[in-house]
Amino acid sequence: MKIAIIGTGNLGLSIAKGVLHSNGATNMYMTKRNVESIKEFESYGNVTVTSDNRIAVQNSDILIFAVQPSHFGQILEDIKDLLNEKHVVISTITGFSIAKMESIIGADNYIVRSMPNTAISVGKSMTCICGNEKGRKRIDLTKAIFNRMGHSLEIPEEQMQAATVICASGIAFWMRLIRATTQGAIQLGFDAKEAQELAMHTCNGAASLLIESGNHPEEEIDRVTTPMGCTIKGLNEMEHQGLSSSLIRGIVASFDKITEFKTK
Ligand SMILES: NC(=O)C1=CN([C@@H]2O[C@H](COP(=O)(O)OP(=O)(O)OC[C@H]3O[C@@H](n4cnc5c(N)ncnc54)[C@H](OP(=O)(O)O)[C@@H]3O)[C@@H](O)[C@H]2O)C=CC1
Ligand SMILES: O=C(O)[C@@H]1CCC=N1
Repeated sequence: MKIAIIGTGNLGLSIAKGVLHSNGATNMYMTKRNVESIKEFESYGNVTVTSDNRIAVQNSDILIFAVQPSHFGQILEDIKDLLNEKHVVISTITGFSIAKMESIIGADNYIVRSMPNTAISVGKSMTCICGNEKGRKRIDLTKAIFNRMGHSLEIPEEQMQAATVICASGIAFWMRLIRATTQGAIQLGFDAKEAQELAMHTCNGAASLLIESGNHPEEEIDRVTTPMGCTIKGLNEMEHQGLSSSLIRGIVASFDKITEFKTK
């Protein structure tokens, strides 16, 4: 598998690390305009770092674009003449539709949109994917690539905006919840390092419980909330303070922000 990461920034670097940790590529190109910050990756024998997207495209089959939305159109223009039957064009670009991509490079390309998150660097991404008519013939290949770095789900393109919020921005939402729990633990007497250790492993346990059991969260909550106990006291106080409502409102606000920059 010859992979190019076009735009090796926050997400692109996480994907590159995930590819390396999962041995997902025989050869990988990593590009950005200023390559200084990723030069170290050339120490991996099968990695080439370059600022030249065209060279990366010519020498790769799987093209994963992870640039900012405002840069993507021009980058596609710059490389479109190089695209051929061997290429799968995978975009992680928020709010950049398949139709918009087709208007630049044409519909006769294998186009896939993928929405991973930064946990991909440790093989734990939740990645949502969709494709154009030709791209749907490469969905299984795309799932195989991202399943080496976590879990993937094919969804209709109409749901990609919501998937961005839940799965990609979602990493930041869950990190804030872990941080808040950590701050609670510090208030109760743990030092910061231990407090975070308690918070993140408990979070990992809760998620693993649901993934392994297939149970509903409230089913698991009922197993913890002893009648008249401390858990239900805390849980109800959090809801009196608007915990669930504030999370839902934040998720919707995040979704609306994408709508805002999509229409620009
Ligand atoms: N961060 C996340 O968790 C997620 C991000 N996304 C999406 O991924 C995309 C990237 O986001 P993020 O990683 O946060 O942004 P960053 O700004 O961190 O990364 C974008 C990278 O693109 C590079 N770049 C800019 N222009 C070019 C160019 N012409 N050729 C090659 N590389 C270029 C920049 O480096 P330089 O300036 O050196 O060129 C930069 O490192 C966005 O569209 C975002 O919506 C999707 C899911 C999750
Ligand atoms: O915040 C953003 O716009 C990008 C998309 C999801 C995560 N980062």
